[in-house]
Amino acid sequence: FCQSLLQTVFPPELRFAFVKLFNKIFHWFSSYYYFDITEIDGVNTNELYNAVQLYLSSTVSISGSRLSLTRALNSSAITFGLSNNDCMVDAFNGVTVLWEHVVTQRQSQTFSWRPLPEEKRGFTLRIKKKDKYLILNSYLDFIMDKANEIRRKNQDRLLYTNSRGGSLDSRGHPWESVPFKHPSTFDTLAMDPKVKKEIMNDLKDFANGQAFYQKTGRAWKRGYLLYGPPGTGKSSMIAAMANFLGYDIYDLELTEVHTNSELRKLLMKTSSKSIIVIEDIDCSINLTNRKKNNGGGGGASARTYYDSMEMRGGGGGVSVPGEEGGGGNSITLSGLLNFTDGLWSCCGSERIFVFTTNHIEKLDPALLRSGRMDMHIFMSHCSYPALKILLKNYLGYEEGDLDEEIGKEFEGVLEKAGMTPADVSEVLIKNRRDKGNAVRELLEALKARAEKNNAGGGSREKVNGGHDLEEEEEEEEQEKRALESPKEEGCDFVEDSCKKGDEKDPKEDNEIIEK
Ligand SMILES: Nc1ncnc2c1ncn2[C@@H]1O[C@H](COP(=O)(O)OP(=O)(O)OP(=O)(O)O)[C@@H](O)[C@H]1O
Ligand SMILES: [Mg+2]
Repeated sequence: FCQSLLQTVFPPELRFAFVKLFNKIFHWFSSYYYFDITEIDGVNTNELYNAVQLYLSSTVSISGSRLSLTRALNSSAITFGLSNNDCMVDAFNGVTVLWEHVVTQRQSQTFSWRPLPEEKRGFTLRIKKKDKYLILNSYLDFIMDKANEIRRKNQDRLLYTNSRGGSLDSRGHPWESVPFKHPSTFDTLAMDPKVKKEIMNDLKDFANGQAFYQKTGRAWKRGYLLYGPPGTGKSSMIAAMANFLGYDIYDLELTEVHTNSELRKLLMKTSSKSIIVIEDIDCSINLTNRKKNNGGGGGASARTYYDSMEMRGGGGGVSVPGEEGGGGNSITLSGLLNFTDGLWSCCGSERIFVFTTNHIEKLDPALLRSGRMDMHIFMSHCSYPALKILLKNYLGYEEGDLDEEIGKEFEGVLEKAGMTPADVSEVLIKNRRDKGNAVRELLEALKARAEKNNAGGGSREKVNGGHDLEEEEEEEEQEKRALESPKEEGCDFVEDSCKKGDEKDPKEDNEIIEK
């Protein structure tokens, strides 16, 4: 109405001046401040607009009767927000504010590099003048935090990879991401329930431990080392951890990282509330050159670790030229340890490092020292408690459903068979339409495997603990080396200090060692 009145009463050249004056007078007498948060700021998307939208969607005191419902791409939840030109009241620290969602038609398409939407959308925040200094900054910070939290809850996890090597995307990010849809959870994970519970509690304590880490002066991070034979659920465990905590996963491909400083950059670009994973750490980089340095002697590894620190020039993180010749991979163990442990590892917070390996005995002791990897978790061959979980998940067997006799048979044969949960689930999937048959077939398969292990005596697989025979290890090692790009002789600091004699006792079941 005001606009049409203005149009009829004033000539166009006076109209603008009058509106300006009117606004000035209005604001002079008004007891409120108004803040406009537009959807698009110039040509950039305004992050605050999206945050406010999400934040308001979580607030229940909606005064308007019409809400707009949205479901973002890859999101698993529906959010609601203010409809066009609707208002709502919110309170923060005892101060009441009013939000209005303002939608107007864009007058004419001005020139821009990318097409702008037809509508101009924005939120207007109204705060009493006397309250402005009380809350404005803290309120906006609160909204940003809350929005991030909601986004994380609504959206499926993200899985990041650095498979592109050192190259950056258009926004300068070294990580590529895809929605992380792995369905593995702690419920579906077959392992000793006691150990499982312990890990879950540990994760929960970690996630809720901000005050504790602050109080004790520790960086808010935790390291887990998962070890065990292939197919025992190490990767599934990582997915379960991410799903349990709602964290994103950064799957770090060490072979794609060329220098320590590149590794540091990758770390700096990870967000908090994330799990940083290095799979098969024993097959990565320098550790594969270990065999060539056999003469070094057992006690040398610690020294060589510090040697490598010196080589780096006191924390510069620059790889030594010519170290690996030909511009190959020149990450050093110290670079990796700095990554998990050093000052840079706390450039974000609430982060979990997970390393996996099939051969813990091949790892450098520097990696295993206390305080580095807080928990060592052994993923074992399928035990009876683990089998019960698989039977429940795949066939719907509840506790007590399984015939007692058959249960005992399973218990007797499982240990000797040394089958992995992956092997067991394979048999169960194949026969999942016929429960009885599935159990029978599994029992037969287990018996056959146990017999084979018995008859073989020195067969390729040892039953307990999953340590393969040396030839197999050697073979595997060769294979892994072949997969790597051909390299010159590498850093000499990583020694085969874990001699065969030092091998850990093979354990029968999942085991946890807290450091
Ligand atoms: N403990 C387990 N509980 C449930 N499923 C399992 C378990 N272990 C293995 N599986 C099944 O076997 C498959 C392979 O497991 P997974 O990839 O987690 O093994 P892994 O230990 O990471 O093996 P690798 O050392 O070869 O990487 C998974 O798809 C999963 O369904
Ligand atoms: Mg794996």
